[in-house]
Amino acid sequence: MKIAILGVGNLGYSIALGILSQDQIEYESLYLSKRNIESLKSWDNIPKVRITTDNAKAVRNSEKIIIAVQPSQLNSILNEIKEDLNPKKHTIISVVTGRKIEQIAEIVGKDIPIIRSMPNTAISVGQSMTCLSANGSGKKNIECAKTIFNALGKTLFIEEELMQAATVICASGIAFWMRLIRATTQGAVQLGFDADEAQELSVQTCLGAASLLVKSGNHPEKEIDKVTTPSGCTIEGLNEMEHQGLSSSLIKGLVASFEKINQI
Ligand SMILES: NC(=O)C1=CN([C@@H]2O[C@H](COP(=O)(O)OP(=O)(O)OC[C@H]3O[C@@H](n4cnc5c(N)ncnc54)[C@H](OP(=O)(O)O)[C@@H]3O)[C@@H](O)[C@H]2O)C=CC1
Ligand SMILES: O=C(O)[C@@H]1CCC=N1
Repeated sequence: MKIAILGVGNLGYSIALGILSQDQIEYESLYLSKRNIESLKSWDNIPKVRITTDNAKAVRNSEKIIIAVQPSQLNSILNEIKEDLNPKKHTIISVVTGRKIEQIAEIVGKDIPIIRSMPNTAISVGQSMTCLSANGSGKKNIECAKTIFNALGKTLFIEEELMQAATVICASGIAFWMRLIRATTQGAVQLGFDADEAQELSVQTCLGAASLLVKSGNHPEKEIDKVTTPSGCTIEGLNEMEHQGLSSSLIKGLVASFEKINQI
């Protein structure tokens, strides 16, 4: 596979890190493109990696074109590369929030295979949850996207209408879970642990909770039932959190985030 990432910012960089640190994606070359390449200088000596400011050159030398720029930057980059795109050679994989496949096709043409994807920054450590959708010709090429993203976490193919919701749950979700981990860490410090210990306790417990669900397939409430001793401290804490609106505030936050995407 010849891969290009156009727009190596927070997410593009995470995708590149993920690709470079695994051995399941057999890439012949990895072009990394941004306007200011100073931050990528240290990657210049990595075998098969090419750093450039020339998006068209990256496209000409690649097959799978991952576009990871801000939504407001998308149209100009598509206009810059459209003459170099060939439907028999290229597949566009956009990670751009809130931009539909048909909006991309309007600029590059309907024949170009287009896959819209929504990974998260945990892709850098091979633990992304990535949702995928595609146009007609994109669906024929979907295996290439699955090869990339399955090597870097899990994938789910979804209807494009659900992509905004997937963005909130999976991509923004990393920030939401970080804040929950930070809050439990702060609680642990208040209860007597030093900051490093507090974070270790919080992170490992979070990982343990997620692993229980992954391994068992159980509903969270079933695992909660195993922890909440009658009249015990867990149910006391849990009920106080709910009295203070824990679930309600999380759901309201997700809905606010979802409503914002429609304005981007
Ligand atoms: N961050 C996240 O967790 C997630 C982000 N997304 C989506 O991914 C996209 C990127 O987000 P994020 O990485 O956070 O944004 P960043 O602003 O960090 O990255 C965008 C990058 O694009 C580069 N860029 C801008 N214009 C061009 C151009 N014409 N040619 C080449 N490179 C260009 C910029 O670098 P320079 O200025 O040097 O060119 C910048 O590094 C967005 O659409 C976002 O909504 C989706 C899921 C998760
Ligand atoms: O906050 C944002 O708009 C982008 C999309 C999901 C993660 N970051």
